[in-house]
Amino acid sequence: MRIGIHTTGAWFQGPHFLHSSHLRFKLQSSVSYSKVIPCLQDECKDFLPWLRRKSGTEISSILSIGSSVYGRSLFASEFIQAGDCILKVPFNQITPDNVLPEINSFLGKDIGNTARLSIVILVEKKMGQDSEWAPYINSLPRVGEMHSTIFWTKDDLEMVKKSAVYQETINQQAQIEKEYLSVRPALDHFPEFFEDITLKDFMHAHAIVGSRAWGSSKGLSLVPFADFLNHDGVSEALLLSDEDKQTSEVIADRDYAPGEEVLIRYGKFPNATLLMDFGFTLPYNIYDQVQICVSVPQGDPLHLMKLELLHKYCMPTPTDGHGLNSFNCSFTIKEVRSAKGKGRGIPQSLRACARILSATSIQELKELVTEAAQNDGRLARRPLKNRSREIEAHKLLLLQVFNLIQEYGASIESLGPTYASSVGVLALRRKMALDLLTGELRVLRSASSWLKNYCATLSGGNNHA
Ligand SMILES: C[S@@+](CC[C@H](N)C(=O)[O-])C[C@H]1O[C@@H](n2cnc3c(N)ncnc32)[C@H](O)[C@@H]1O
Repeated sequence: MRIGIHTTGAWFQGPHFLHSSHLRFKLQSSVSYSKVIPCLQDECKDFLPWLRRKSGTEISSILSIGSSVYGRSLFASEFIQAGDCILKVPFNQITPDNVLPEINSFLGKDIGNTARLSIVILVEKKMGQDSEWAPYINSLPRVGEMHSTIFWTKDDLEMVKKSAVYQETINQQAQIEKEYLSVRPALDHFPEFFEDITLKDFMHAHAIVGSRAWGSSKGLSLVPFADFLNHDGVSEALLLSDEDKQTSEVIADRDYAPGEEVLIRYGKFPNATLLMDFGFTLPYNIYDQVQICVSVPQGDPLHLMKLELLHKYCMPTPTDGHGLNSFNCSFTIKEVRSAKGKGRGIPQSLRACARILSATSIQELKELVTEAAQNDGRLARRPLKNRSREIEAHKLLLLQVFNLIQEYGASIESLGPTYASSVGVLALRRKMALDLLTGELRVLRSASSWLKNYCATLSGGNNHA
């Protein structure tokens, strides 16, 4: 997995950095400097020596554990130059294979890696100070500190009802509950570990895996220390995992002064993913995206023929599970960077779908089938020869986007009066809901501008890409 590095400079701003009891924790470096690394937890100073002993391999780092506005974080503990390896840790540290063999023998083969790793966390937690991973397990966030949408109340979720996050969270909650019910009989054999474990505990462990584990040769791995790095979506620096050497490395993409916070990029994630999997959002996320649902209206005189064609030729897998009698597909659109450019961000498959949906005669649909056969076999991927029909198809999309823009606008507005005076957790979640909705609205507006420009260009008689 590759992730990037960046700094926010938050180190110089956050109020807790002025705390007098901050520890300075410097690793493998003889360079001295005057800044104090803001570490609020006493155990920080023992963490890396412990991890080195525990893993039996060298862990090299010129990063120090501290605290930032994002929680625990890593900071440059000496001058760093772009290209320096700033962290090298053994990977595959805590994996699904760590499930105790006696527990494993009761788990079905269909139990996935996330559930297995969650069970490992629950056991280690239960063991308390006897756990060989205690310093790490104790550092993991507690239930009230996690804000992934699976922990949101029904009222909280209402704030993001317009976004796909709403339904996906409900599906995710149901999925975790299903997993819990399928592992519960196995857990019941080990009351010493799981007697008082509830769905809520399982969900918590599940969320820890979702927000901290990396994909690895073992399926998933928790990599203590590397997982203290926070995320910056625009960072280009990467973390590389070397399967041969069994190490994960972070390479700096720029220079750092001592004390600067080092951020990496977890992935090119939209706020929807950051919110559901990690429990945070970015105020401006270049990877934001929106789901657009498309269906064939029941009243359409060509309903059946369109359904047949859509099922036969096109589109992502239908999302409604109602078989051939309906077509209900979800398409992901991304921000279209330029209203006059190529329109990258609006999938060709969605535009093809719009061409089929807007057809008004059997003849038109037959011509599309013939054209597909004469070309690459894909239906309606080329602009319709009849310009006004091509414009109509895109106006259909434009109307849908326009309606969504109105609905998002109303949702955002409703977050004002209803939630403006909220404090604590609700205020935080409201802010995240706003980040999510405004990002998705921005994507919709960009799509709208592009579609308008496309239609205007065609109306003006110019050829458009
Ligand atoms: C892999 S952990 C990073 C270390 C974490 N801060 C800690 O205290 O252990 C991922 C979690 O850090 C927090 N986080 C990471 N990047 C963030 C960001 N850019 N903004 C807000 N929170 C962030 C979120 O709580 C996320 O679930």
